[in-house]
Amino acid sequence: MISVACQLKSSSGYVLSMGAGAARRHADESCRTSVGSLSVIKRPPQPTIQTKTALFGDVLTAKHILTRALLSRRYCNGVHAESNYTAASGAQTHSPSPAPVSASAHPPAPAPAVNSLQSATGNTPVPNSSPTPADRNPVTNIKWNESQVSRRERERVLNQRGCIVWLTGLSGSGKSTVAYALDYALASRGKISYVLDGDIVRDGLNKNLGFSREDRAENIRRIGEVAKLFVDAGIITLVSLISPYREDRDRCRAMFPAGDFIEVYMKVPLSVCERRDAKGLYRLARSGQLKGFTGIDDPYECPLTPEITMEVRDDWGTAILPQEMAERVASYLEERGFFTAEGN
Ligand SMILES: Nc1ncnc2c1ncn2[C@@H]1O[C@H](COP(=O)(O)OS(=O)(=O)O)[C@@H](OP(=O)(O)O)[C@H]1O
Ligand SMILES: Nc1ncnc2c1ncn2[C@@H]1O[C@H](COP(=O)(O)OP(=O)(O)O)[C@@H](O)[C@H]1O
Repeated sequence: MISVACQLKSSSGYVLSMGAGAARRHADESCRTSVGSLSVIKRPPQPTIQTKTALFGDVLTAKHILTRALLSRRYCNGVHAESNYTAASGAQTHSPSPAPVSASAHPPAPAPAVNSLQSATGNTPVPNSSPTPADRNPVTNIKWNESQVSRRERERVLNQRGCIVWLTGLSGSGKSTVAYALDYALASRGKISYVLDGDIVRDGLNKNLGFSREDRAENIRRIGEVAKLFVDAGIITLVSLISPYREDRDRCRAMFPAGDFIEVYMKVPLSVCERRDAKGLYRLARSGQLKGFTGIDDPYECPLTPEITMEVRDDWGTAILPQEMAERVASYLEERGFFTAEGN
């Protein structure tokens, strides 16, 4: 694999000293070689994956490669002097014969606060929303490393805007069904989403949590934090959780810019959910074998001003299918510009 930093080490300003055309050709070659090593490109035809591959190909233009080269060069004075920045993986790899590194080498200088990819592309720089090194937590001494790829850059790659669709409602109200129908509807439009479902997350990340007030709050807090990372990655993140307490939901809402948190209230009467009883839990709760079940002997606080309210029947009394509910949310997202990188 050709490494951009290798080319730079041969003489300072090597790439810059080339004519623009030569530099572009040179970078294009690096790009092609590096991108060609990505296994995803070799996959058999899959419409969505192919679209994404093409997008990645577009994004890794010569300008971007050059920008990365410049950033790598910046680091050549410190501990990264012997590191090669591989354009395709973005990973740091060590060269076979590393240059001597000072024992007191410090981490590389912080990346510029304004995303350099955007500067290089001539677009208006957008501040990277990631915390800067100044955000070191004085208590835990944990410090964030700052990505050189901002949320905006990722959104350009995906041609969409990240956001969170938060489905809340009683057990059996259709949260998971609608979330997965929406996931499918979005994929059909070439948009990347991901479902964070209560049952699934509780089977892994949150398997140590039960259904006490505190555990539900912690469940929601963690999923909110995970969702925040997904949104930062540009993904349309679909959360399906009972999330029965307004305070917990609103705390998550407050973690996102206005407009990026879309609360969908599954306004399905308890009687309907209980009649569905897809998991048999209402029956257990009614018989007293399951304690603290939401809607039976545990509270559910409905949203006061949700962005979207889903009811089981429309104004004419016709039952609404989950796919129709999903389409309604998809239309909402499209109208608000989440299906393009630039938005409305
Ligand atoms: N006591 C009690 N109350 C409510 N729900 C219970 C309970 N015990 C188990 N389950 C099952 O757990 C699923 C809800 O998990 P959530 O993570 O969405 O709950 S919460 O948001 O933390 O309240 C929920 O899934 P859904 O039916 O999909 O909502 C139930 O299957
Ligand atoms: N719009 C709908 N109309 C009729 N039945 C539905 C609808 N949405 C979901 N269901 C059914 O209701 C049951 C519970 O749905 P589910 O998505 O598991 O709810 P939740 O995730 O809120 O617990 C399932 O059997 C599902 O097929």
